Amino acid sequence: MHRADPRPHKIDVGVGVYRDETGETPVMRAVKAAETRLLAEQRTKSYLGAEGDQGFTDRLADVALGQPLATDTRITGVQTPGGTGALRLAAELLARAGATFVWVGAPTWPNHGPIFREAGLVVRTHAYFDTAQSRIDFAAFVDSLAEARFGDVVLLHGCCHNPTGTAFSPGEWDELTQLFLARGLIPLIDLAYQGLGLGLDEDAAGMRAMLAAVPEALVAYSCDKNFALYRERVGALWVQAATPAAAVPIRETLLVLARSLWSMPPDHGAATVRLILDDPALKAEWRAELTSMCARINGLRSALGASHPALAPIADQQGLFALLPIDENAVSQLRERHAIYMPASGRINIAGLQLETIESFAAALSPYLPRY
Ligand SMILES: Cc1ncc(COP(=O)(O)O)c(C=O)c1O
Repeated sequence: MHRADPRPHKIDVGVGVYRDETGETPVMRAVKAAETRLLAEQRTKSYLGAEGDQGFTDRLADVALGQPLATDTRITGVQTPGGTGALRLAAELLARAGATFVWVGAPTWPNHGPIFREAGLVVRTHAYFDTAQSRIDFAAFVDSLAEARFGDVVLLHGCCHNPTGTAFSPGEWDELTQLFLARGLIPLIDLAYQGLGLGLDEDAAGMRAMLAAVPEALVAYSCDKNFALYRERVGALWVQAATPAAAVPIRETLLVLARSLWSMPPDHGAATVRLILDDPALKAEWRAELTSMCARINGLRSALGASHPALAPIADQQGLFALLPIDENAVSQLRERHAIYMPASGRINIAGLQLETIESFAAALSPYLPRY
C-alpha cells in the first residue's frame, strides 16, 4: 500500500529493517570487503556439515557471549539459517528433551508463537508491557511467572525488544536470574539486535550475567540485522548445558535435528561474518558502521521522544522498534489522512523516519495520542 501511494510526503514506518537517512538498507562496508575476499579465497572446499561454519560460530561466541567457546566447554554452538532457524532448532531440542511449556511475553515478535507451537511445545503468555506507561511492567511479569513450573522455558529478548523497544535494567536481569534459579526455569534468550541498542557489549551484558549464574540456557542469535545480512539468513544457536559431559549428547541431538530441518545451513553469509571477525581491520570497520547505525536510531529516538509528552518514553527505549499508544482505528486514519504506514499493532520502525520528518509525523500522530 505504501509503494502504491502517490503522495510524495508518505512515510513507511512499517517494514522492520534498518534504513539509513536516504531510506535505503545498505550493504555494510565490511560485508562488501569480506564478500570480495570470500570469492577469492573460499570456493575450493565445497562441503560443510550440519554444524555449519564452526569458525563462524566460535568467533561469534566471542562477540555475543563475551568468550570464545573453548573457554567454556559446557556451551555448544551451531550455525543456523538466521535467528528464526536458531529459535526453531531450540524449540525442537526442547521438545525432544521433554519440555512442554514455553513462556513468551505480551506482546512479543509474532513469529515466536508459531515457531514453538510447530515444534509441539505449548506457548503460554506472561505479562510484560504496560501500554499506558510504555514501559515494562516488571512486577506483573514476575507475578505471572508464579504459574510457571520447574523445567518450563522462558523466552527473553536479550536487548531491543521487538515490538516495544524495551530492555531489562541490570537489576531486572539480576532479579530474573534469581527467580529462574529458585524456580528451575530455563532461559531461552533471543538476541536478534545486538549492537543496535546501546552498543555490542552493553546489549549483551544482562544475558552474559544470567548465563554465568544459571546452569542451563539457550541463546538464539541473528546476524541478519547487526551485519545487515538480511538476504543471507545468518544465525547461531548456543546451548549451555549443566556440565561439559551433558553438552556432548546435546550437540549430537542438535546435529540430528538440523539435518532433518535444513541439512546444512547456507554458507555464504556466515563465512562473510567469520572473515570480518577474523580480521581486526574489518572487525573495527564493522563495529564503527554498526555504531553509526545505532547513533542514527538513537538520535531519531531522542527527537521523537521530545516531540510529544506521550512519546517521551521512546527516548529511553532502544533498537529499531517502538509500540505507539494508539489503536487500530488511529492506524488506518493515519494511513488515509497522512500517508503514514504501520501495522495495525501500532509498532513503528524508528529508522523509517528522518530527522526532517519527525515534526510532521508527531503532528499527525498527536490527535490520537493519550493526553495528560
Ligand atoms: C525478536 C526477533 N527474534 C528473532 C528474529 C529472527 O531473526 P532472523 O531474521 O535472523 O530470522 C527477529 C526478526 O525479525 C526478531 O525480531
